Amino acid sequence: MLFCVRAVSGAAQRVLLAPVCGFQTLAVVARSVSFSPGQVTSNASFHSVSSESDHPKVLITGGLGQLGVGLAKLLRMRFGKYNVILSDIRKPPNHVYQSGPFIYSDILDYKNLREIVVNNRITWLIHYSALLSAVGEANVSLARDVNITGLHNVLDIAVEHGLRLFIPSTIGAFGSSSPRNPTPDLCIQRPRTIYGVSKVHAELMGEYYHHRFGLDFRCLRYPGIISADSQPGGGTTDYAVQMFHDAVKTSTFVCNLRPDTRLPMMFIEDCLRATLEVLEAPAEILSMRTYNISAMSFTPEELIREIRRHLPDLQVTYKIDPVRQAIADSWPMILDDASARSDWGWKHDYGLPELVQTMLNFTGSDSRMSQAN
Ligand SMILES: NC(=O)C1=CN([C@@H]2O[C@H](COP(=O)(O)OP(=O)(O)OC[C@H]3O[C@@H](n4cnc5c(N)ncnc54)[C@H](O)[C@@H]3O)[C@@H](O)[C@H]2O)C=CC1
Ligand SMILES: CC(=O)[C@H](N)C(=O)O
Repeated sequence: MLFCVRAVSGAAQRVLLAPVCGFQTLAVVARSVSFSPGQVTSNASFHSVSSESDHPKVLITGGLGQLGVGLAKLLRMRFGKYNVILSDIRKPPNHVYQSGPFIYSDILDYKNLREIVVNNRITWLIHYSALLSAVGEANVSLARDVNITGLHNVLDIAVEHGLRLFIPSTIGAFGSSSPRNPTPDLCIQRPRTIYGVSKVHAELMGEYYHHRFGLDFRCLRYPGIISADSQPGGGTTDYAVQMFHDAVKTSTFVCNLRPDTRLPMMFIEDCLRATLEVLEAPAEILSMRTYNISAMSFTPEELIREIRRHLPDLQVTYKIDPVRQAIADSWPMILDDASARSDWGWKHDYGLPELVQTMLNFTGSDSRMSQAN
């Protein structure tokens, strides 16, 4: 059984904590029991005595959303199952709980987050917790707390403990006064959503901490991400994911964006690989700390046309959501990612035809399985 020891405040109180559920959950508060530094060291080093010891120890915040579980899977293949800890404030489904270490972490609880970083000797922090564009507009004060106050906690802990910190930004960090076709890495950024404002803040704070305190901050501006086995968390680009599921299940789809709304999009596999690549890139080749990455751009009508090549019966109607439409109209149509391509060799694998084929294979086989059950 694995334990690590936390000194809470002075020697009087010690807490024995199993670091993550994947190792077995056990918390014992031992008041007035003292442990020698040797015990602390041996318990802590016990974690690292394994063939996985040379790898980074990774913590993913907000890991139960659309992207975190897939990223954990990729990083565990690379660094070993026990070197990657997923965390969130939600209860993990069985398959996630059983697939590797998971721990509760609310990024608004600074001390708890710090304790997790210390007890598990985290070296890389991947900060995925956020409220996305549409849910952010529906709850501005919560979005401000999670996306800005939570970010400050993460930045401070990363600096204190010398972590490599990855924070994704988004096409939503641009606004209607940014050039939209294409949108370069460096241009005017005046978004009008709390999501966009908080992501510009994250980009600037991360870069400032890099220059001021030497924080190893890395950031990619993701396009809208399309995934088959995880649901999006309340964004403007979610329509595209939903279209695949509805096309396969009911052959009908109600689209909440206008047919000609062009947005940058990316298949999840490309997004997660890009994340790993920029995390592993030697610092010397990074001429910037925040990069656009791009794969394809399409409109709802172009996506429908491509899906109809496989599912000709798909019927689509439009019920425009004015909030999402206004957001989409202010976002880039095409992201210019030339710097990512030249600095660290970014290259996408999936264009629109490959995306549609792959998504229909996944969602089609899922739906056939659930019908058979
Ligand atoms: N999915 C996409 O299309 C894109 C995502 N991104 C960024 O990638 C990151 C991950 O995105 P998704 O997985 O799609 O987001 P999501 O909305 O699916 O998941 C976010 C997670 O954060 C968690 N969370 C909320 N409050 C929290 C708190 N106080 N403490 C800890 N966790 C908390 C939620 O429980 C949720 O599981 C986000 O930062 C997002 O801005 C950027 C561009 C595109
Ligand atoms: C592009 C994003 O950041 C996200 N999917 C959203 O639509 O809010």
